[in-house]
Amino acid sequence: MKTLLEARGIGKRFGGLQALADVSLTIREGEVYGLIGPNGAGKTTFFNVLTGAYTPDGGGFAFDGGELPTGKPHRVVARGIARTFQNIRLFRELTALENVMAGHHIRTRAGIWGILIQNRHTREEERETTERAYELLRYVGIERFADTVSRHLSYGDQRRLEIARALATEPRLLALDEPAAGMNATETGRLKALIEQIRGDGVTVLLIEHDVKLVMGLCDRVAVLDFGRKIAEDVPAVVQRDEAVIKAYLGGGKHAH
Ligand SMILES: Nc1ncnc2c1ncn2[C@@H]1O[C@H](COP(=O)(O)OP(=O)(O)OP(=O)(O)O)[C@@H](O)[C@H]1O
Repeated sequence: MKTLLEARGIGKRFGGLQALADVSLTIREGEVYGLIGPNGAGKTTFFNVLTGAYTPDGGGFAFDGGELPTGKPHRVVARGIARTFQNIRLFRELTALENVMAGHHIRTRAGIWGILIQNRHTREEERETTERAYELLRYVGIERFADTVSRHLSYGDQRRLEIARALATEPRLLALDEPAAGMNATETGRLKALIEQIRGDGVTVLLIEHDVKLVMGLCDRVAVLDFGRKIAEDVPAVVQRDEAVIKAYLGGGKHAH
């Protein structure tokens, strides 16, 4: 399988704390790749460095055969990497449809400013954006809430909406930061089906998740971080039996929850 993302020697330090130390990993096109580890292991920091929210102190990323810019979130999205956040970050006062449309605007020629200018071309584009947004809401199963203000959606539906908004940027790689957090078993089961559908449609998925059952049932391969270092990377069945991994989960990390 073709390599889609390669992280080479990623380092990130916050003052005296080495949040990531020389992390290298390879994600193949079309797989669901899990990133797990105890609390404080560096998973979200890895997402933040990958998606340009933070600049790494060392190392770099190759994506789809080219170097990925660091510290530039918009360029990373434009290259085909979209993410969701551990703490949901929707436009709370906008409707579900408007949230998805906001995600799509990076792919339209006019962009967000085109809406203000509104010539014939931008109106046509706007119509297509609206149609596409409905399609994505249908895709994640919340079309009936298109006109609902997003803060009124249930927790599980807000997470699905975040995924729809991320998909609106037409990513090659979708990075999900704890998408099942706070979900009940039914919602988690539906989320698993949705992620499988996304992979089936050709989008590679990078997943941070604490729900071990979900990770083991869904991921093709898993990397484990502990105190900022990668201590294992393999198929779930092997990682689960890895001694260093078991030790990290039993004794290491911050274990805040
Ligand atoms: N902006 C920041 N400034 C200072 N320290 C930070 C910052 N972001 C993260 N850290 C620290 O870096 C370490 C790694 O944090 P990170 O959030 O990446 O871990 P995580 O594996 O995602 O944990 P969790 O599972 O709890 O979300 C932690 O010790 C955290 O306190």
